[in-house]
Amino acid sequence: MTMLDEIEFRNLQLDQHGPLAVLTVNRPGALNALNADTLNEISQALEAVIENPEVGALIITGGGDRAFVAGADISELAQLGDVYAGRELALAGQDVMHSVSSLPIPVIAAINGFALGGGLELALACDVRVASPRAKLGLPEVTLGLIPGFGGTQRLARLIGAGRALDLMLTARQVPAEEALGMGLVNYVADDPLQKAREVAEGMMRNAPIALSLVKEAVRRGLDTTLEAGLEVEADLFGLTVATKDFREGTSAFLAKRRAEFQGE
Ligand SMILES: C/C=C/C(=O)SCCNC(=O)CCNC(=O)[C@H](O)C(C)(C)COP(=O)(O)OP(=O)(O)OC[C@H]1O[C@@H](n2cnc3c(N)ncnc32)[C@H](O)[C@@H]1OP(=O)(O)O
Repeated sequence: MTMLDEIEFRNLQLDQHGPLAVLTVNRPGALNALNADTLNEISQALEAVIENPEVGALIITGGGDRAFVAGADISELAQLGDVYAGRELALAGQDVMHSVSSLPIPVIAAINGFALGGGLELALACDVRVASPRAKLGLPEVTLGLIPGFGGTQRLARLIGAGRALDLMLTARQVPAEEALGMGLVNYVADDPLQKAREVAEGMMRNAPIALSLVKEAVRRGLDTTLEAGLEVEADLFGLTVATKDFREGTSAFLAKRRAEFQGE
């Protein structure tokens, strides 16, 4: 099995610290903007993470000290020539964000600065967001004559409600971290967002891995359907957890007043 640190990327760094993987989008000269190469590399990195059974959580962050990701690369966007090229670019970006959101392990965004446009869309595809106090978040695409295209119109409205999402998208304003916390756009504000993300990931990884992945699946599938159908999904996935060894271990450990040791089986 390849250690994640051994894979070479041009615009990313992928590190592994035991069960924790950290993906750093690393184009600080362009505030980590997502060009086509970087999107492709993120897909490759996610595949490597999925194929490594030792990895129990992923953190995504930005290189340098100014930005998480300042959006899709505007110099590449400016080259888009026709309707079809625009649609293809949006679909390609959406595909990457979908791969992030459907990873079977917890994914945490450590937002160390600007998270704008495609950068906020990347953070929205993560399960939990930790922001530095100086982070600025927004979807400013309308200032460029565009609309968000990597999932922002859909995921932002689902996360914070259509009214707040429309305010952010129509004004294009950059929301400071504390305000983002108040509207549920981020979960935590911390001076060292990477360190806080590590602590959150480590806490999550103490829980049963299959249950973590099924919680994600239940929420994701439930958001796309009616309450009735979502409850059915929940009952089915709850049923699956009862067939796991981790369920036996978790309940036995509770009753024996000891700490559970989950194997992910
Ligand atoms: C489907 C998805 C669509 C999208 O995501 S559309 C893009 C949405 N994002 C944006 O509109 C944000 C664009 N960036 C900015 O507005 C500004 O940057 C900031 C407010 C984030 C920071 O401003 P300041 O402190 O003055 O820095 P600076 O000189 O503008 O940026 C440093 C270097 O980074 C490059 N850069 C920043 N964002 C992008 C980007 N999104 N695409 C390509 N390059 C970017 C700049 O050009 C510059 O580079 P150089 O030093 O060579 O002049």
